[in-house]
Amino acid sequence: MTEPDIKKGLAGVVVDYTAISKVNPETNSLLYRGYPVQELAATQPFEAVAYLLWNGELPDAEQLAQLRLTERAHRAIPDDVRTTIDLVPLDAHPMDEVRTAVSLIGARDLAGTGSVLDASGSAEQNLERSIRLFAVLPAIVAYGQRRRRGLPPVAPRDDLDYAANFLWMTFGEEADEVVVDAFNRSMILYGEHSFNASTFTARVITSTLSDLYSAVVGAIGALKGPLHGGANEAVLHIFDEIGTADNVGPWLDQALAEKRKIMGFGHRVYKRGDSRVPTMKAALDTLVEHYDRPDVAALYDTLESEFVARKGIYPNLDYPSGPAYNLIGFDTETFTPLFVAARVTGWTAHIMEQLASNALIRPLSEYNGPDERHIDGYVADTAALAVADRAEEAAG
Ligand SMILES: CC(=O)SCCNC(=O)CCNC(=O)[C@H](O)C(C)(C)COP(=O)(O)OP(=O)(O)OC[C@H]1O[C@@H](n2cnc3c(N)ncnc32)[C@H](O)[C@@H]1OP(=O)(O)O
Ligand SMILES: O=C([O-])CC(=O)C(=O)O
Repeated sequence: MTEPDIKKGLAGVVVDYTAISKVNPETNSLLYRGYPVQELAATQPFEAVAYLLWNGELPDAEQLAQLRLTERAHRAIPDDVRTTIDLVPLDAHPMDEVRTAVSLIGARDLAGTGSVLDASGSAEQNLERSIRLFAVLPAIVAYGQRRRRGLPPVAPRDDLDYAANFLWMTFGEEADEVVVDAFNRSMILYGEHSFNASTFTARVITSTLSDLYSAVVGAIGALKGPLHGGANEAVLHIFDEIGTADNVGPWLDQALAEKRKIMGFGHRVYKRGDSRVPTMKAALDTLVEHYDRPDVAALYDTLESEFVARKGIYPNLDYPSGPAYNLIGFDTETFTPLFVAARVTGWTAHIMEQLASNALIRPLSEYNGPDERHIDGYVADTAALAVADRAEEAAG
């Protein structure tokens, strides 16, 4: 018997086409609908990039104004969603809170829409649902951080763009331009990354013709893990453990001796560095300067250079974004929910792409459990045996 060629973790397996983004490990580049992500981060508001991911083209002035109008109209958390968030224990992880909120939003939105046969919705409905989720997620994330700090919610501001309003709702004060700019860039860089684990999860769920909200809830669950989105939070835990740049050497010796994974390093696709890191590192540098925190830069640089020198494994996007979000003032547990707020654009673009050319995603497995065996005293069901015999006959 020939051994099946199993690709553990689907490593290296190409499972479908996508026109949404191109990750190129050869050139360390990332394109969203053809545009290099660095160019988008340097020139666009996140709303325009969301439009690009969903529609395939950047918006003109009128299209952007229209999207902003809709986004602003759906920024506030509905009262029953806020009440439900309040039921989530304060010491639960905020990813559980965000997942619960999206689940309720989905149930409300789909209530009365009919049987499961209608679940997947039309392209138009799914675009509207995507925009509404994109619009409300910042308020959910901001409210989560504030409620854990014992602070009242802050209402959204119609006169602020997405990034500035997100920071306003979180901190209750207008952020400086340099902070808004760094945050906007991080959202763009986190927006989309082809068939990563959470996006693939969303596509698997969508492929059964389930609904967009179920797919996003599943994707949130996949993103929470520390091997994926949870790593941005994990980077800060590592920074806290190490303390200062002087401790990096001994800390790393011990961590590697214990065979620990160093969070924020390594990537399934990029093996010579993540295309997004230089842009996010530049944004982190502006924050280091703005907040006058050279100690953060020293720790960052020392851990990076020591780990690369020892293992030849490079940082991924979570490495610079973790300390950047920390400097802005987000609590460590809020980092992965920020990733959700950004990646909902990519997830929903993929959900719509999957539906437009769907095939149920159902791979095969090779059984390696016990050989066939039987329950003592079981008397075979003759009807079932007859079916099995017929199947054997038909198979020749
Ligand atoms: C936005 C994102 O989601 S980016 C990813 C965020 N995740 C992280 O930062 C978590 C830390 N990184 C990792 O765990 C891995 O690099 C992954 C999961 C991201 C990619 O993993 P894979 O492609 O499956 O590679 P794999 O885990 O097999 O690593 C290959 C080798 O490099 C080692 N390695 C990879 N990353 C790390 C790391 N961060 N620290 C220590 N060793 C590492 C592995 O131990 C393995 O060594 P071995 O061959 O001696 O067993
Ligand atoms: O592509 C991946 O596997 C993980 C990643 O970097 C992302 O989702 O942004």
